[in-house]
Amino acid sequence: MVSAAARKSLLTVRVMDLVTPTAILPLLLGCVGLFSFFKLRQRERMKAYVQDAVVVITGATSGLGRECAKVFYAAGAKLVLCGRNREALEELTKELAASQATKVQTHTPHTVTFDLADTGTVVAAAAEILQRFGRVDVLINNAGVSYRGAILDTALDVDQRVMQTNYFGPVALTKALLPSMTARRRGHVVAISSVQGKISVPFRSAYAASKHATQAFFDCLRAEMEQYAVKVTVISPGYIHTNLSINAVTADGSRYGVMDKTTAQGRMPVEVARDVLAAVGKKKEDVILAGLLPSLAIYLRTLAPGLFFRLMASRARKEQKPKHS
Ligand SMILES: NC(=O)C1=CN([C@@H]2O[C@H](COP(=O)(O)OP(=O)(O)OC[C@H]3O[C@@H](n4cnc5c(N)ncnc54)[C@H](OP(=O)(O)O)[C@@H]3O)[C@@H](O)[C@H]2O)C=CC1
Ligand SMILES: CCCCCCCCCCCCCCCC(=O)OCC(=O)COP(=O)(O)O
Repeated sequence: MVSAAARKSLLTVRVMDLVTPTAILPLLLGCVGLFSFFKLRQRERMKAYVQDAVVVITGATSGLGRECAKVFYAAGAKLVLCGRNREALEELTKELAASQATKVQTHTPHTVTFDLADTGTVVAAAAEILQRFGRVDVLINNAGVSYRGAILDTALDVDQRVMQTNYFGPVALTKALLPSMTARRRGHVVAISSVQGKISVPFRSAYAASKHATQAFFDCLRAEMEQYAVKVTVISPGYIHTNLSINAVTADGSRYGVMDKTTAQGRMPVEVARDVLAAVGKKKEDVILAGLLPSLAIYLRTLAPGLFFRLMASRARKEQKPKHS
């Protein structure tokens, strides 16, 4: 004698036997199809966003900025390449023109030279860009300088120089271009910050301070620009294999001139540039492009600040320059 409950469960098993193999495959295929469709649509939208867009890149003469120039050029952007070194910008322009043709229509870049530490030249450069193109679709504030030194040894004018290049310069350029964006209710401002905009490590005071200020300013800007449909993206990379450490300023204002091991072992700038293009295309708000340890350090700073500070103090003791040991 089979009970009613047993009969019911037997029936359920038989029905499941029939339904499972026949329904799961189409369901799975449907999901994959839907996922592929959305991915494809997102890629098309990303392409359209950059194609023919006027994209201003600061610090295009070297490292990440140079690679950003290459990936945005290949994506069909109308580039405005900025830096202090005119020859380096012209050389890059030639290199881009000679690069292999992509499927999209490319445009000959325009170059503008100015020093971010000289606000007058920054404002003049913004006016020149607007006069020539009438608009800026994407501004990538990439240029920057790092620093190595102990606070006790560092002259105030070194702090001011780093702050001027990494913070006040980009702020001045952004402010000069912003009204043209709000008027069109269109535009995108990108700030290349650093993991050091989220955590501070010893002997990087001026650099970390400038990047924390960058994060704060552009976070405020994002909120204020929402009503004008102007997007703001802050990107915080970890170490990248560039000339950043070589070009860093030291406590007395001289050039550090050394390729640090951490920099040499950093990510390839072309990979980071591709991530920057993707972040812009996806209109991301805040992106951390770093490995596990720096990412964990960011969480540790928020969740267990005491422990983080002890770790940094121990690091400072170990790295202490002989002068103050
Ligand atoms: N490399 C790394 O490990 C990391 C870098 N970053 C950030 O990435 C950005 C790019 O740096 P990266 O490519 O690594 O370093 P590089 O030293 O290779 O490039 C720095 C660029 O900034 C420009 N620049 C520096 N000072 C000025 C100035 N006063 N006025 C105008 N342009 C200036 C330089 O142009 P020129 O000297 O020719 O005028 C150069 O093109 C920086 O903001 C940096 O903080 C963030 C995280 C990690
Ligand atoms: C739960 C376990 C957590 C373990 C956390 C341990 C803390 C380890 C400290 C890691 C510090 C990472 C610093 C990363 C710095 C960085 O990526 O900076 C990027 C730059 O901008 C590089 O500039 P620089 O001039 O300093 O070369």
